[in-house]
Amino acid sequence: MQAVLERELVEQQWTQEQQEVDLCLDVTDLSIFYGPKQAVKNVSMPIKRHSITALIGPSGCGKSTFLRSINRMNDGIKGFKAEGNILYDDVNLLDANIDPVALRKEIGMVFQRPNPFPNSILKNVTLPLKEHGLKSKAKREEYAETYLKQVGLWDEVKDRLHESALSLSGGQQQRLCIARTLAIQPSVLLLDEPASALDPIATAKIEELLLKLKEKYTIVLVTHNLQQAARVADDTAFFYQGEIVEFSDTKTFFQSPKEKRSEDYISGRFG
Ligand SMILES: Nc1ncnc2c1ncn2[C@@H]1O[C@H](COP(=O)(O)OP(=O)(O)OP(=O)(O)O)[C@@H](O)[C@H]1O
Repeated sequence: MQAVLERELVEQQWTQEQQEVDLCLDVTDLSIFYGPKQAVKNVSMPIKRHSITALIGPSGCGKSTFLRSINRMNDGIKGFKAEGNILYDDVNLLDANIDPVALRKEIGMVFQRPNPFPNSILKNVTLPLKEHGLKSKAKREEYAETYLKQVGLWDEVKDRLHESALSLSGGQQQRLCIARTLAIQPSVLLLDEPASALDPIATAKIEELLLKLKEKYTIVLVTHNLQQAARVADDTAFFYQGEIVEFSDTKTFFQSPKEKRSEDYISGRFG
């Protein structure tokens, strides 16, 4: 009897703790298929608001597929099918009536290779503002300055705003792409290996930026760089063959993983 009561108490406390966590995205039972191939298998993941969640795991384990399903970037792929729930403010983002264009304003994405528009540095940030209905040019330029400052690029580019964005270094281009994404005022940022094409100094700047941005945004980050996950993420999810092997706070994951496969992956024994 005593044991039953104790177990009930523990369960109650656990439920209370779960309820107290402020979730931005609550993924439950997500399965994703490309035709007959199942790339993501019954994945559940609570993604906390104003936190960085890192998705790690060997190549082909489903990290990008999972990430891209959050803002419905995979929708156009032939044979693609997603089942389960991705709750965002109690709305299932997988519902057929969700408008993917409106969704992508709320949940922005930055890709592996910096891909600025072949326009001026300034226009890379003012164009999305214009597309989203900001009519005043002066206001657009004012906002552009704010976003360029947010990504720590303003001082580096303020005297060359009308030069081509392609004249910037890779790291600067990637921070410009982040500024461009911020300009559409999302709440969530999805980043698919944003620093994998950058040198260590540019990578450090991106990591510093992510730590600053999480005060305002919720960040989900795919990375192959385990040290990067350990440095910046609050929570870490380890994917393997479409499943989540382990999800926990980053410190616990790297210092005392519960699963043998996590331990092997962290210590470089596979993947
Ligand atoms: N467009 C597609 N059509 C068919 N299969 C796909 C498609 N994109 C991905 N896949 C398959 O889905 C599985 C998961 O791929 P995904 O790109 O999500 O893995 P990943 O963990 O992000 O890999 P990487 O680290 O190499 O980017 C893989 O087996 C891959 O071959």
